[in-house]
Amino acid sequence: MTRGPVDSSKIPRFAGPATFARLPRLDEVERADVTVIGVPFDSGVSYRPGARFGPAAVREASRLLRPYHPGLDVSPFERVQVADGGDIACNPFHIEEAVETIDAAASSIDSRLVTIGGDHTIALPLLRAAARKHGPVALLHFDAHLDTWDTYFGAAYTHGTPFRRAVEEGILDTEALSHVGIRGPLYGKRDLEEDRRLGFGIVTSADVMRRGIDEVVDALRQRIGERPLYVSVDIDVLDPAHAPGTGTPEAGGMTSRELLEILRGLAGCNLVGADVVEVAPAYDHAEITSIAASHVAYDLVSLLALRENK
Ligand SMILES: N=C(N)NCCCC(=O)O
Ligand SMILES: [Zn+2]
Ligand SMILES: [Zn+2]
Repeated sequence: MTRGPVDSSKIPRFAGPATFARLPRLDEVERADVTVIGVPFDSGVSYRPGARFGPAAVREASRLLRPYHPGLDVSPFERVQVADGGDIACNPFHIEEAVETIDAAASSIDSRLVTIGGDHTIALPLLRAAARKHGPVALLHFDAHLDTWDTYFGAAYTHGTPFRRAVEEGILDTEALSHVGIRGPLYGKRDLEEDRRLGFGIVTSADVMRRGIDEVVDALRQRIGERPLYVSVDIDVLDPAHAPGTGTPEAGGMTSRELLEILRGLAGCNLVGADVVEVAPAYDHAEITSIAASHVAYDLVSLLALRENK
């Protein structure tokens, strides 16, 4: 028996504290198969700050989620125990220390993790923790940005650099690295050359439109195979029309429908962990961005639940 969310037909969904999807807290269950955890950290941003308030906004927006996922034909919270692990409290004045704290906290939780950010810096320690458990992981990275730049103002750990650091640290399986949704101006052509040299393949935002969901999913799945897979979703992969509440918005992005359909196409992959990052509620309107992020997190939880042998 799992302990599921608060029943919204008995207690109004707008009442009570906002855990993710109104699920029990991790300390209210004996153990969890999947833990949703927040990382309110945004000291690695290059433009608009505010993603430190992302976890709280996504939890608020998740009150309307319901327990059955028709697209994947799964009731994730019945199939496995899902719980909300609260927030990882990390030092906002010291990025390196925060990275260590996130790594240690993620490593200490004995379940699969779906992490709500926070800026994209946090993907590095989360990947370290995933690789410690599973070995070098395949990476599927949804983002407008490459995030394989080297340094900003001499700083190595920022939201524009996590995936270069991860390749350097040997925690990624360089045979299976993909960016999806890339678009917008770069510093130079070299950005793309260096990204390719690190091992990444790119499906641009325009490719998604031109090639269509099914062809993109087929290509991604071929690259991933049965490898342990980590999925990192920067909410700015969505067009600013679908996700205005983010720190470095770029025109010409994917729709939330396209993103959710590609995620559903991953059913059966060996997903070991995932994050949704870069939700900055101060720039949001009518919870557009945090609602999209809560649905993305729900799909990631559902994919993890499907994969558990139950
Ligand atoms: N990871 C995000 N969202 N953005 C990276 C942008 C880095 C830059 O300002 O060049
Ligand atoms: Zn981005
Ligand atoms: Zn990013």
